[in-house]
Amino acid sequence: MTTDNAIDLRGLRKVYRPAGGGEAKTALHGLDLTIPKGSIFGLLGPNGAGKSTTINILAGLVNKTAGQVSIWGFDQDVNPRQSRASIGVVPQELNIDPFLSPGAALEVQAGLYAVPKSERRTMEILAAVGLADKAEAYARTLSGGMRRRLLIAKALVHRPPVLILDEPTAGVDIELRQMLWSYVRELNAAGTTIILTTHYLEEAEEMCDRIGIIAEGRLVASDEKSTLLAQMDAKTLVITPEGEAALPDAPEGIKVDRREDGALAFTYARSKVSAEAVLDLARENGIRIKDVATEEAHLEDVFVQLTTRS
Ligand SMILES: Nc1ncnc2c1ncn2[C@@H]1O[C@H](COP(=O)(O)OP(=O)(O)OP(=O)(O)O)[C@@H](O)[C@H]1O
Repeated sequence: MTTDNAIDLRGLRKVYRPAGGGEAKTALHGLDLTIPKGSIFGLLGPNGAGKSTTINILAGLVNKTAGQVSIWGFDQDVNPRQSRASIGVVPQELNIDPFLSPGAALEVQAGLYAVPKSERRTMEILAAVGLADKAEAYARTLSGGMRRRLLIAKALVHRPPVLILDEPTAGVDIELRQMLWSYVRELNAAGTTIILTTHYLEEAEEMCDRIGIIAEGRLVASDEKSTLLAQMDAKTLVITPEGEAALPDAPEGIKVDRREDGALAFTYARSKVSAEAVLDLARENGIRIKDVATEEAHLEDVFVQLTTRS
């Protein structure tokens, strides 16, 4: 089957039903999501939005309640083996087997994916993640950063065309982060589609070419980064005027509202309008500035905005 999408999710639903018969929890409400081949896709969302659920369904660790999951053109229900073989997942937790050296861990993983001995490339992968000299090391001697790299190596043994990294830089120092990202970029340049979840907007901004936002189990946005960031860079400059001030006619690109306390709120796109232009507008309209404050848009605000709009 050929398709331009690495991932295709249609009407994906997940309802968690506690074993004891407690209240059922709907984590995904019919999610539709496509991720084009070759992209570095950032899956963002507030806590509890459903990111882990989505990734765990892709990884085959959680069973969906309803919907279609297609990975690299393979329907998870029709071709479970091929769809699983098309994806590698780097989990959030730094769990590694304490009794296996990195080399042995990769061999075991290759065995799990039925990679024939002649096609294994344990040393090549270890070298790629900077662990060549640790191939025979005791697992317990590996630092946190080395463990993270070992987990990436494990996710790559079966050469999956899609690699998912779940919160890869949580608790990771800057140096490792840089190394991780440059390696992820290399993989992507060599053709691997990358999907990552992160809580850090700056990280998504730096790394991803496309971004999907999930809120409360629904996709509220999925677009090219540049398109989304244009919405995300709304900034508000709040001017408290000296005495009474009329609401000025705002030029295109600036929106003016009067707050309850009499302050004037100028909302604009930071990438297009300068704060200077906003202050000029106030002065031109004879507004004498008693106090001024700025309010940045947070990803959280964008979620709210997008959720209420949809
Ligand atoms: N095993 C489970 N049983 C019951 N409810 C669950 C289970 N796993 C997740 N949930 C619930 O499903 C919803 C989505 O959770 P999920 O972990 O997918 O969100 P998330 O976006 O990954 O959040 P975070 O950023 O905190 O990891 C949450 O309300 C969560 O409490």
